[in-house]
Amino acid sequence: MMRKLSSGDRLVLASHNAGKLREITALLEPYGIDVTSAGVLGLPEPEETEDTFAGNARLKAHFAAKETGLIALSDDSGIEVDALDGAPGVYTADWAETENGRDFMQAMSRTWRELEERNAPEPRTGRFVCTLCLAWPDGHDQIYRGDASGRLVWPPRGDQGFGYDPIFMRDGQSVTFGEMPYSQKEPLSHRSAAFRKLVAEALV
Ligand SMILES: O=P(O)(O)OP(=O)(O)OP(=O)(O)OC[C@H]1O[C@@H](n2cnc3c(O)ncnc32)[C@H](O)[C@@H]1O
Ligand SMILES: [Mg+2]
Repeated sequence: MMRKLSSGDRLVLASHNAGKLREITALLEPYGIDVTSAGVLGLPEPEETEDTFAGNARLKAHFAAKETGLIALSDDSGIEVDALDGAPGVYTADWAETENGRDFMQAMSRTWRELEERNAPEPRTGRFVCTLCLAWPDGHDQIYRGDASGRLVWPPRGDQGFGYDPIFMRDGQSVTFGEMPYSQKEPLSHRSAAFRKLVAEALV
């Protein structure tokens, strides 16, 4: 049985990523949901121990729903590069980890270096993937997945967006997600593709 969110429901966003929070808040804006976040409520970040996007999305959403007693929405996402056999995939954030916190310039450089080492032919195709999990405090959940296919480019371009946006060019586009204002990225993104499915099933 699928459950629906209704206007006035209180929802906790189970993410500590400022870029995602900005994008998901904007997507939810028209629906009259009362949105708060894991950071605002002081929730710790659960360890992402699963090896699938859906597994980690479930883990993050259920953790926040149980801790708060609210409906929770999580986002587990990443970039899959074809010539790297889908890497970094679920490990996209891990590739950015350094002793001093996350460094996405380092993660993007590693990705490009590995493509060079393999002499991967152009275009260097791949996709952003987003899995949203909506979880209720009683343990029920619903999963929505979206993707956005494109190619990786070098050097990084643009200072908008977050994460890998400066090296990702969506199919049919001639600028990276990093060069687009959010209003231009939104209709093209993996996150909004997943969100459209959530809206169709759980919001209207
Ligand atoms: O787990 P939470 O707290 O939500 O935040 P996170 O940053 O750790 O998120 P993930 O575990 O899902 O890791 C996915 C990484 O993939 C990257 N990513 C996901 N969506 C992206 C987007 O729209 N643009 C650029 N990079 C993105 C981003 O850098 C994330 O850190
Ligand atoms: Mg994470």
